[in-house]
Amino acid sequence: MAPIALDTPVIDAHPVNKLPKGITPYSQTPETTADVDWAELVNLDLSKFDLPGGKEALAQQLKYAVHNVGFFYVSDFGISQEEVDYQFHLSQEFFSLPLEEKLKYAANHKAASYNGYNGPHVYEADKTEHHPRHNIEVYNIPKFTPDFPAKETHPQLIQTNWDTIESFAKRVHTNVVERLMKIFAIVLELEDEDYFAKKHDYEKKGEDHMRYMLYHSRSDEVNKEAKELYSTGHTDLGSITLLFRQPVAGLQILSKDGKYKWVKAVPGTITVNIADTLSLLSGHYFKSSIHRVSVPPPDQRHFDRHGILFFIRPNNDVLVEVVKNSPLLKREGVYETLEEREDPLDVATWVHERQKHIFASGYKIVTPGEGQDGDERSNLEAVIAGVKVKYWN
Ligand SMILES: O=C(O)CCC(=O)C(=O)O
Ligand SMILES: [Fe+2]
Repeated sequence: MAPIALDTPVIDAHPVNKLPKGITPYSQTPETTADVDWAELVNLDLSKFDLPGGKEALAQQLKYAVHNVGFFYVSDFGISQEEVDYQFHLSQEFFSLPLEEKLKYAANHKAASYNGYNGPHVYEADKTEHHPRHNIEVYNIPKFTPDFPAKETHPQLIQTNWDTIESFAKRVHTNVVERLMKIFAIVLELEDEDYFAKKHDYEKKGEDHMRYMLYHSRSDEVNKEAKELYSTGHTDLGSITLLFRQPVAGLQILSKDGKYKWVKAVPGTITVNIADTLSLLSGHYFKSSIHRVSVPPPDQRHFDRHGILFFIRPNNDVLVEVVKNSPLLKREGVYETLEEREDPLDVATWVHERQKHIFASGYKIVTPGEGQDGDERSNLEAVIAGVKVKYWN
């Protein structure tokens, strides 16, 4: 057993409310006191979902945000803060492993795979330019299904805590992803409330992943050189992204007036954003929001910034095609604006091609271009598998 795992206790599967005593608790950083422009986002209380009329009320509440904003919060999703903090603890432990140990689990970028460890040295080994502004480390864990490499292929720390991570990831799927998928179908007034949920069947093969993510604090000099950004403006490629957050501010959303607003990490919530594939399935009615990560405000920029993220995608065999027979999309005239694709595109191909493009243009994407905040990076526009993709400052 690797030394790091010795002080990381094994905990039971389904550990609701019985996490082990004596673990180093994950300590939250203090909130920023900086006067930043926060975005106002709706919060869906998911405990209302099963009440009579509950999911319909939630759909009503979400209607404006899915079309106009693309970001919202969910709360009361049946996973305790203690469990979330334990995931932050594991993330912290993982990134403190020696670099040689982490590199043993490096993602296979050549196969356009993003599962496993990603960090500056992985890109360097990949012969992509390495630069001190690159301060992000990531460990991506795919779905806990037989389609993906078994527990034994992960570092000892992850193996030791496998059941807990699996239980956490699966409950995020059942309690949050499945409910949101039903709410999206209700928003579109679909006859089949399970239309999107069926396309996100946990047991079927799909490229969803859970991510431990760490942004290392950087020097003022490097921050300046990177135009005060940790990542540039982009949309995510999947269906939705779920972000369990700590209070180190950084995430920003491009609002309609062309200015970025900060997205607060509200205690007890998950921040959710809609991504490209769900937008495509809705004929662009659902907004894939443009967002980026800024260097934190002055009182927080010396902290490392951790996140636990879930990148949700439809199953690999799902076709990237617009949902038919939505009364809402009909009323809104969405069907009239659509251009028919000649060849069908499945999610597996779309995700693979898009991921390949991201690896191939890596440093161009993360390096701010000329122009104002929120300007389109026209030199980075691409058509991937017949779909237009863009990046922003
Ligand atoms: O770290 C964050 O707050 C957002 C990360 C993000 O946008 C991404 O990884 O796609
Ligand atoms: Fe993102």
